Amino acid sequence: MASRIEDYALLSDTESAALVGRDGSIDWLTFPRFDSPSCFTALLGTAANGRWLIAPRGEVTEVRRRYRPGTLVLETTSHTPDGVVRVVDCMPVRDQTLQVVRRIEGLEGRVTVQVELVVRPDYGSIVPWVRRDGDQQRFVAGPDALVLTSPVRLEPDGWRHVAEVTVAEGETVDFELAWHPSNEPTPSSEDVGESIRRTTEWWERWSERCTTAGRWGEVVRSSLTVLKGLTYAPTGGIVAAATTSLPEELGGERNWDYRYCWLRDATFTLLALIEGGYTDEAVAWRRWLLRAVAGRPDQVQIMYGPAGERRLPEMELPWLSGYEGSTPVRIGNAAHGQLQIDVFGEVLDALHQAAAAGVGDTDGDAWALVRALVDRLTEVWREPDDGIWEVRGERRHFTHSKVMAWVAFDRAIRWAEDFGLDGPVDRWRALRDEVHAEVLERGVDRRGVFVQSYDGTALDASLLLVPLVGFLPPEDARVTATIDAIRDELSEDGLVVRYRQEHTDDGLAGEEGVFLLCSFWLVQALALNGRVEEAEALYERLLRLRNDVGLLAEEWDPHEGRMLGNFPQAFSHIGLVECAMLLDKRGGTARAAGSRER
Ligand SMILES: OC[C@H]1O[C@H](O[C@H]2O[C@H](CO)[C@@H](O)[C@H](O)[C@H]2O)[C@H](O)[C@@H](O)[C@@H]1O
Repeated sequence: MASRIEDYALLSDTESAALVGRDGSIDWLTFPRFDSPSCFTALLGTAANGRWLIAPRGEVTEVRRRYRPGTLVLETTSHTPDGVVRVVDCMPVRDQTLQVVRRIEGLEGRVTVQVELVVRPDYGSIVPWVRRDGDQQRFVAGPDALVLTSPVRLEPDGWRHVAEVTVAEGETVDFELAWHPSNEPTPSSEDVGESIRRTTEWWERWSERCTTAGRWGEVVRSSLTVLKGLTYAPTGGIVAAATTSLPEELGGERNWDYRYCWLRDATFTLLALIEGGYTDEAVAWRRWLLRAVAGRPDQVQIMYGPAGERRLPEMELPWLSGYEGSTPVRIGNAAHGQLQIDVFGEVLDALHQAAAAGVGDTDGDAWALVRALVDRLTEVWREPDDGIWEVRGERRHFTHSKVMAWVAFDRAIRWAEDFGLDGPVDRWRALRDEVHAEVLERGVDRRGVFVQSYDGTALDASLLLVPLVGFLPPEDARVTATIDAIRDELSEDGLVVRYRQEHTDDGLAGEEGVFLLCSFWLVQALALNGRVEEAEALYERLLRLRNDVGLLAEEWDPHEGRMLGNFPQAFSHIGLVECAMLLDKRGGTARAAGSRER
């Protein structure tokens, strides 16, 4: 059985990713990209679907983990009655070879360590051919070839390859697992110690560029490292999470593939990176965006593949039993064909903030994109849509979508004004006023609370964004009433759910946990609303939900006290970063609402 979600740590080479459990098992690995078919998939099935275990044999009395500071180089230290060993794991940031490297270091006594390797390409479905050649073992299946290089000889044992090795204090034992296209020659292996050293230095140099200080400087830096780990370096695209189908409800069907670039998630990530001083990543993402959405405005999608691919067909993998029995396991994501009007506002807001921060040109392609998006929005903003939560029920006039349509018109107007560009600004102003008036008339109920969809009564946590995007001043009575209603009626144990399933037809069975980003939005809304102490208390509580290496999944199960959903998820780490920056700036003083508040 897979570990609990919070027991995993992320490895990334900024092109693909792996999850390592506290038990020393890599249960998820995709090569050559985040969205490639995985070659270790025990996470979503059993050990027979592929994994790589390195752990002490027998009793382990204590396990401690940490990333080397500022890096995604993981150290897992296991204490046993016979002594202490440390396993250092990382994915070297690529120059030539795609690899996972693992080094066992003997720290005390003599510890016998077991190694179990099950390579199962194509999402745990294919048993590869295995060939031995000296200190290398080669696993080949279809397009994939993996080569294990190690002084330790693994022997076949049924469906797996196994070995035991005894490591004494001061000794090291190395393993390198490299991937290459099976039609190409095997790449030469590298010195594992050198790979770990170079990878550590690469991440340290990256982290040193962070300009964030403040009370929560360390946790912000750690979350920015995770966001960098979810960035697809060759194109600048940013994936929403490293995994597919980690369930929003244990045993349920709410299992989705997040290894793609949502414009929404990626724009939030971009803003967090800019705030952290990472303008290179912002420039790369902006270029990715311009390429991805290039073409006819009515063909703009809400999400793309890491290189800007448009076809992301959703399918189920019936041979996988799912994380703790949560089926179906899905790859691809049907949300790519949805209409989500909020995306226009998120993209235009992010582009405007990036431009204001000096990231990229303000005219040329960027201005052409702004105009094209506003033209398209002008055509569609009056239509019902699928909304920020990508519901699979009937389309509706989601209030949040209309608020974000207002944001889109507003930022386009500001763009023209701030950068002295010509455009149909008067028409955009009229549309901005029209949508504002309509939202206040149909998106607010008799209590003065913003509601999920026009003329309805259901609450929705996305409406915490009303003051954050500057739609109304943070001290407006309707904002205060909405914050209170969400805090009191849309929360479990003080943490916020997106909406109540019983009031929202999302087209799916079952329920889900609390959505961590929404709880971070509550922190921000409270702080803007002048309730800084309450905001800080909630923020500190959310920080305590991070796992031992600082990672957050999409959701939290307040009843079971465990993480739910894909992992680690950019949304949650973005929320963590944005809150720290806002709380640091606030310290109790209100700033006039304007561009996205932070
Ligand atoms: O709840 C149903 C939907 O769940 C996923 O969407 C969520 O994740 C996205 C990526 O982080 C995020 O952009 C969106 O706001 C979330 O609701 C899933 O990807 C959808 O296919 C599904 O309908």
